[in-house]
Parts: sequence; C-alpha cells; structure tokens
Amino acid sequence: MTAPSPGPFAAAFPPEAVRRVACVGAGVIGGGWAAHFLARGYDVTAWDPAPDAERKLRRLVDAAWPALEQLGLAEGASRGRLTVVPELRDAVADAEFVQESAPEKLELKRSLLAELDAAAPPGAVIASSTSGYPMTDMQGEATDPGRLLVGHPFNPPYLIPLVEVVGGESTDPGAVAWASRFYEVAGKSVITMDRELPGFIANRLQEALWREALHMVANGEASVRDIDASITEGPGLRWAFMGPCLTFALAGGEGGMAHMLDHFGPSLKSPWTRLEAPELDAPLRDAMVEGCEEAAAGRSIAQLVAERDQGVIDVLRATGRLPQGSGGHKDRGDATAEGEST
Ligand SMILES: NC(=O)C1=CN([C@@H]2O[C@H](COP(=O)(O)OP(=O)(O)OC[C@H]3O[C@@H](n4cnc5c(N)ncnc54)[C@H](O)[C@@H]3O)[C@@H](O)[C@H]2O)C=CC1
Ligand SMILES: C[N+](C)(C)CC(=O)CC(=O)[O-]
Repeated sequence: MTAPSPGPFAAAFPPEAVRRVACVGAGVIGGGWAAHFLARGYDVTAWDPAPDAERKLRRLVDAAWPALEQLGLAEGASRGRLTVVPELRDAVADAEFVQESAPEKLELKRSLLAELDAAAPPGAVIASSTSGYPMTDMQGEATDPGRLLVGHPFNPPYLIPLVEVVGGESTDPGAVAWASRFYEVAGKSVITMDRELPGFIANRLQEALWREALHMVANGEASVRDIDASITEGPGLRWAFMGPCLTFALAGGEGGMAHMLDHFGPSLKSPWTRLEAPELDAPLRDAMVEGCEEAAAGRSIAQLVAERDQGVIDVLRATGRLPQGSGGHKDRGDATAEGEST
C-alpha cells in the first residue's frame, strides 16, 4: 500500500510547552514511560485494553517511585497526575505528545497508529516504542503519517536515559526534530538517526551479542550464569561509561585504534562472528528459562527489578550522570514562558 503524502508538520506548540502526555499500552515499557513522565512533572493519561491494566500500571509506577525519588523528582511531580481511561480516544484527545507501547506485532501497530493519528490533536507527535520495526512499515494506514516516528526506549525507560529517534519515509523531518527536543526536555539522552536501520543502533549491537549467547546455550558451550558474568565482570563495567569503540582504542596502547586495528583487525575474519540466528526451539527456550531461574537464585522478578533499579542509579551516580531531576519541571516552565512569548 502506498502511504498518503504527508503535509508539512506544524507543531501545535514548542516541545518545552508540553504538559500532557498519553501512554498507549501500559505494560513493561508503557508503564515505565508513564513513571518517567510523571517523575518529570507531566500529566499522564494512559490507556491499555487489558482488564487489569490499571492495577498493574499503578503497581509498576509505585515500584519505580523510590528509584525516581532518589534521582530527584521534578517540581510538582506526582503519581496523582496519572489518569487511566477506559477509551483510547479519551487518552489522546487532549494529548500534546503520544507514546505508543503496544505489543510488538506489525499489523497491530499499523492499525493502532492510524487510530491514534485519527484521534490525537493536530500537531501532536505520535512516537512508537517499537524495538525494531521501521516506521515506514507502520505508518501506511495513517492520514497524517508525517507526525509518526519511532522513539525507542530502553528498559526501564524511567532509568535508562537513551531514546533512539528515527522517522520513516513519510515522516516529516520537522516532527523528528521536535521529538528529539521534546525527549531532551523530558530528561532523556537522545540519538537522532537520519535513516532507518534494522534494530536501530543499540538493538543491532545487542542482538549480535544475544545471538551468540543463545548459540552458546543451545550448544551447551556456556551456562546462562557464565554468559551474564562474562559481561557484568568484564566488558559491561567499561561499557557503562565508555563505548566499545573507544574502549578498543585503548586496547592498542599508545598506538590507539590504529595499532589496535593493525594488531587485532585480521582476527575479525575468524569464523566466530558468522553465525545465523539459532532456531528458538523448545529445548533452547527451556534451557534459557531454566538458566535464568538458576541465575536468579530464588530472587523474585520484583526483587530483581529493585536490584536492577538500584544498580542503574549507582552506576549513573558513580559516572556523574544523574539527571537534573529536581530542575526538570522548573526548566520546562521557564522554557514554556519563552516559547509562549514568541
Ligand atoms: N520490554 C522491553 O524491554 C522493551 C520493549 N520495547 C517495545 O515496547 C513495546 C511494548 O513492549 P512491552 O511493554 O515489553 O510489552 P508488554 O507485553 O509488557 O505490554 C504491552 C501492553 O500493550 C497492551 N495492549 C495489547 N493490545 C493493545 C492495543 N491494541 N493497543 C494498546 N495496547 C495494547 C497489553 O495489554 C500490554 O499491557 C513493544 O513495541 C516493544 O518492542 C522497547 C524497548 C524495550
Ligand atoms: C528485548 N528488547 C529487544 C525488547 C530490548 C530493547 O528493545 C531495548 C532494551 O531495553 O534493551
């Protein structure tokens, strides 16, 4: 199907003036986004078709709140600013920004994004949390595909700063620029991509590692516990503050990346990087589930979430990257005044 031609994106207001955000889909990621936006002082309206969605969402936000308090809440931030509504159109009718976090099913996303486009106010950007679908494949049924784009978060969105922003073929570049600025104002660390790549940047990298991990488990070559330790006790410590490229530049000593490539570059031709994704069959699924249960060593998911949240906060603190939480709302207020006066 050919996408309708987009009109030029005309934002209804500057990114700094946004006050009301809609979260559509309120599971792990939609709930995490809701917690993040609440902590930043926004009004959040959520919609999710599951019968017990509101209870689960409020439980997720409550569980996240102590971590968010440690980071520093924005002025006026409150869990009382969360509203859960029974109708999708009511969630987005007054939204100034929409974050879609529905299940990762292409057809569902295509029709949901068209529905959101029909119900959201003109000039409001609609972002999908998809972890891999290109927006080009999802925006075809919308009347105004120019305002649809990907805003790919990392779990949990209330603690991991990164959002990858990328439009599709019919997305207006103005909407991409608007969304990148909005996420920054909302306290995120943004990578704006100028083209669609399968898996964006971070998931492309993560999937390469994940594919190799699954092969090692499938072949009985390494346990889940050893695979996890190989990262947390090894490269993961470096990656929290220095990416894989600069880290490897240091592997070249005084000679930096040039010596590193001359010395170790030929090993890139070794067969270890040539595997296709393994078949995710029942034995591999079972081995992964059992391996993770063993690695969890009796800790519940809720305990692991709390442990992860504290770990991320400690790393952010240790590397001097605690967000400017306490100033968030005030900053947005100041910027709003600026935006309104122009
Ligand atoms: N789980 C993760 O680590 C990450 C997931 N994502 C992306 O976020 C999105 C959501 O994933 P999760 O939160 O993990 O899934 P989830 O299964 O935890 O939550 C999905 C929610 O969507 C609701 N839902 C079902 N049908 C819906 C519809 N038609 N409209 C709106 N909501 C609907 C479900 O009731 C559920 O609460 C996916 O696109 C996924 O790829 C992105 C980054 C990380
Ligand atoms: C597992 N996942 C592919 C959905 C993960 C992501 O998309 C990002 C993350 O949180 O690592």
